[in-house]
Amino acid sequence: MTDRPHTPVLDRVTYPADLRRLTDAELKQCADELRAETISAVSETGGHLGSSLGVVELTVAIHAVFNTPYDKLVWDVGHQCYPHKIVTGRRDRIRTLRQKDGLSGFTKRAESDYDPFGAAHSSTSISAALGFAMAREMGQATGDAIAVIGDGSISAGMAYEALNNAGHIGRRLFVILNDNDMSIAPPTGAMSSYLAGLAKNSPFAALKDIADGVAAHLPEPLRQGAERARELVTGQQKSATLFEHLGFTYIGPVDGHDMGQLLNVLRSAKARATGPVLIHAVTVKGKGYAPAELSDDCYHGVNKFDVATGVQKKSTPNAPAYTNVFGECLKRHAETDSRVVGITAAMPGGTGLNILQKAMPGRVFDVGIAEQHAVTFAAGLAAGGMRPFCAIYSSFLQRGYDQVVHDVALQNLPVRFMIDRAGLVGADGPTHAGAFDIGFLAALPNMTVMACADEAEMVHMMATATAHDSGPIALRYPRGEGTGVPMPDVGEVLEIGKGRILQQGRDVAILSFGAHLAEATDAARALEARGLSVTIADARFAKPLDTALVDQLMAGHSAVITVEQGAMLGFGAIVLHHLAATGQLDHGAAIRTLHLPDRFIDQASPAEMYEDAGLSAQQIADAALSALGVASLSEKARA
Ligand SMILES: Cc1ncc(C[n+]2csc(CCOP(=O)(O)OP(=O)(O)O)c2C)c(N)n1
Ligand SMILES: CC(=O)[C@@H](O)[C@H](O)COP(=O)(O)O
Ligand SMILES: [Mg+2]
Repeated sequence: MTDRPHTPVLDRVTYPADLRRLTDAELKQCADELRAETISAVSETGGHLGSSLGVVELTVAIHAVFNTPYDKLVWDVGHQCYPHKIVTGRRDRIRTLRQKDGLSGFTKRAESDYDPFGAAHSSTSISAALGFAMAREMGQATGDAIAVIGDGSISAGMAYEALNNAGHIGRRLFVILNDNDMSIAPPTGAMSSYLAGLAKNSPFAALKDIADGVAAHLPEPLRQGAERARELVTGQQKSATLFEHLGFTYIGPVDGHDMGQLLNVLRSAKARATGPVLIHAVTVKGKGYAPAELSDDCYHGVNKFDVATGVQKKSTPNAPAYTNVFGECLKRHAETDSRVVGITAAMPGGTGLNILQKAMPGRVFDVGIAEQHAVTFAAGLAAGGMRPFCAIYSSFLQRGYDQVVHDVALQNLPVRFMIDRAGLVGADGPTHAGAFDIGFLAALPNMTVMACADEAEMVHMMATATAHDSGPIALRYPRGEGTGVPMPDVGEVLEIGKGRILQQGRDVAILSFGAHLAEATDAARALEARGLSVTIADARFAKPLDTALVDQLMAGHSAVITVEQGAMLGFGAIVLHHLAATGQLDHGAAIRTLHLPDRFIDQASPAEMYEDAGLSAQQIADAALSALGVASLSEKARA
């Protein structure tokens, strides 16, 4: 527990209506206290601190000016919503953020009326806000719609689809561009440079005086914006911004930490807007907390930390993380093969591609938050003779699925998909769970799907993927550490579609696909303690399936249990299809498929989430006993 900050004004605020009763001076003080409260809370929970600190003034100003929750405030990604949660009735639970049974780390409709639209994947806010605006125009009882989107998130195609549509529709809508010149990593791309240019060409120093007093003097309609007001004063003509060409009124850039300026601009915009308005607020990621402002990642995502020093609490690793093993392997392959390149959609650190990026900057492409483009770009690279490794988290690859189907699989192009965060990820919860990739990839003709059981297997699978030029291949692996097995110096190219038996038994076989092999092995030990003889097998490939291995397990045991870290139409389903097609379901061994249940699982530790999913070692052993017709371990314990 940290010392709680002194927050006399914030203490008077439970809901936004309380903010609307404060004077402007009190709102400013409230923002300062809200920042301190956010730092204090996240120091106890960990989470997305830097982004939240950057929007403290925006949060207070928006809720003070607009009539939320009747007006709909849609945060893009939602990772910056902690101050918003504090002033929307959730301060008493803010120290449960991202924990089991606690507040979600993102906006979530089920949690509050003040979260009108859930998020966690980026670049959806303008589309959703436009939907609310049109619902209002079509007679529904809903007020203004306000989307707050970051400069990183506006790099995604979906944001442009929405701007294009909103500009065409021309109805009243507010988009606030929260431009802190940062994504998770420094932002890349031409749009980022464009926004930086807009900010640079209109420094606040020139704007501030105007904006502070601008509300009363702006010409009607407001379409000229503060930027246009500057032109009136200075006499300098500026060409229209991209946003104006798209049909928006552009206001800005404004200082996103100057409460007076924000209140003036929002009040003016609210009073006068008749069509879509984009307010360009320049902010600082990590604002007001020196350790965050000074760190390279602006404390985008932090562990628990000491408020006085900013030092984060990190546990000592027991084994190398899969992400790092991937990054190191890729670097080694790139050193000997000039065709090897890496592609990331704005996650160089998260995917481990920063390792190759540091060693050979020209061999890694950070394309911005643009998974769809990343996949088709990789397809083009493959068609052009390169060996592209497209490293995308499992849940974010969902956004590029048509590209995987249409651009990669259909053309049988050798793109190597490196699918990090496969399986349950913990604190980020269901939005980030890598649940579906086995099923959605294995459904595709030409696709090979591997999952590594440990970090040594990953080294072999990286060698296999590098050598595999005959079509697309995917390798899935979880968030976090490997198991601590000895690491081979050189990876062996595996035979495609061939699994392995780790231990031969007689009674029951556990056939694992991927990183749940450790739990499968623990389950085997529990079964052995009951006197059973257990086979442990690692499928290595979901597609092509090692059907000979499956047949052998079915023939030699009374029960076969499949285990995977994925949703129900995944590895187990593939095994069942094979068994059904070959008549092996008609008689013989019992079969049970253990997978994630058909529901979304709320955030907790990965172990708790897997327990919730019925995939703990004990639950696997219980399933095996039940398949054998023996009383389960938990039943025994209860008896
Ligand atoms: C589709 C998708 N891809 C990647 C991510 C991972 N991600 C979360 S926040 C973020 C950076 C967002 O940058 P920005 O919008 O500028 O917000 P900031 O953190 O700077 O406030 C990224 C890449 C995501 N949430 N969704
Ligand atoms: C908000 C978001 O999408 C990312 O910041 C994500 O939380 C990163 O997750 P990892 O910590 O697993 O890289
Ligand atoms: Mg940003």
